[in-house]
Amino acid sequence: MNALPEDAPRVLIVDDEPDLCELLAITLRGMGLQSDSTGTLVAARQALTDASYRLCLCDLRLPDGSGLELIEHIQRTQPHLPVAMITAHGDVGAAVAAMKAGAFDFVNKPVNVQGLRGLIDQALRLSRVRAEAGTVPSLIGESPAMQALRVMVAKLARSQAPVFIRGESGVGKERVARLIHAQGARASGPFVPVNCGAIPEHLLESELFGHVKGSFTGASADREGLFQTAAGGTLFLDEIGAVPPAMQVKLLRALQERAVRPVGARQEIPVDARVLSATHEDLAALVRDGRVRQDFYYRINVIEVTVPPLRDRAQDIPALAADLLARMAGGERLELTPAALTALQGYAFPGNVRELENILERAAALCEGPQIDRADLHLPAACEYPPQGGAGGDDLDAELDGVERARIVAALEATRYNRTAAAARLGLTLRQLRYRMLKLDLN
Ligand SMILES: Nc1ncnc2c1ncn2[C@@H]1O[C@H](COP(=O)(O)OP(=O)(O)OP(=O)(O)O)[C@@H](O)[C@H]1O
Repeated sequence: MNALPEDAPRVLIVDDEPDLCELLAITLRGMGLQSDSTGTLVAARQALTDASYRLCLCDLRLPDGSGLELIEHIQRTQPHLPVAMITAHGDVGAAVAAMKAGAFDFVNKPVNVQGLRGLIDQALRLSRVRAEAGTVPSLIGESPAMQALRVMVAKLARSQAPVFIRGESGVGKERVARLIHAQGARASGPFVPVNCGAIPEHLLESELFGHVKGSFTGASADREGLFQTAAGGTLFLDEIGAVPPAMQVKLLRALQERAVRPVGARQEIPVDARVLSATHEDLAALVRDGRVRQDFYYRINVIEVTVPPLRDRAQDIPALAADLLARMAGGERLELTPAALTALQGYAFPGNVRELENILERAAALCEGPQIDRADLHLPAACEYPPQGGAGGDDLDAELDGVERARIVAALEATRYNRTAAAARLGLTLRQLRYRMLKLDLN
């Protein structure tokens, strides 16, 4: 066998079964990668300080402890090093625990060489993709919640774990999913969004897994499913709560085995797609109601991300509006008057960013000239908290009172009038909130 170049990427194998280590080393070598094998946690920690690795493959059970400890150690000391956990076949709990601890992915034992190759490819691609990031659509907004979300997205992009994205309608869940895809190792593969609620129940299985010719009336040719379309990329299952329980069992199996069986086919075919899911519904409540199976919930919800409603981050509205207007104006300059902006910041946005987009689109079509004024917005009165006592923009005090009032009312509504919680949201003490409410005559 030819010697590998000295700068060939190096992989650390941590497993106490010599046969498995050898199989892994041979597979890696076949891919042009060097490897070192260690059998204990202590030896693995030492190896990590002695050499520089691009990937670590680690068994869950080691003679001197759990592989989860090594994942945590790597998270602390080398957060960019991907770790894949080797777990016993069918041990869902171990795979989930590993990914929650920060593992990039997991490998089922006995190790399937083809699957292992796919995983190694993904891990090595990660560092390359990160260098090319920048052209990716971003998440606009500088509120603390958006800043935290961006950090979370970057972290999740480094992993292959299933992520569940929750948030009201139109908050940007799909945009978050696209970003996780675009910043990760699968960026050059497809991103396939599927609205599970829009596909009739009896067609869902064939849409997702494909079918073979003649498997049901109308199946006139073999057809691949969306899992296969998403191969090498990401499958985004939106409105996951709409998947019927019988189908949840099949999806669960597909996630665990990384294989699907097309309708009417005898055999499963391996698929390599990362699955992200979302819903605007309360998934935990759906589990309580029996609409979502506990085991399915547990598997897709390995990591949960929440996108907060727009009314809780009114400070993002100016930047979002500017970005949306720039996108829709097509070169023309369009801007909001201060009064229009104040009105938007006081509006409750039940339809979130999508509603902001619609409001601005309509206003852009209706306004005359380059400025959108408050009247052009046609905000539904029920959700608006207009500035009191001033003709928007002329009187600074009145305008500022209007902004303050709108923020306080929105925080109170969002917390069901719990003043302590509303004060916390606004970064005020309860006393400060009471004082301001009194001043604004909000009791
Ligand atoms: N932070 C953001 N920055 C820029 N644009 C955003 C942001 N959040 C959402 N958008 C835009 O708002 C619109 C709605 O977002 P998206 O479709 O991601 O929402 P969603 O939560 O998936 O909606 P639904 O619940 O209806 O599926 C899209 O056009 C998206 O690009």
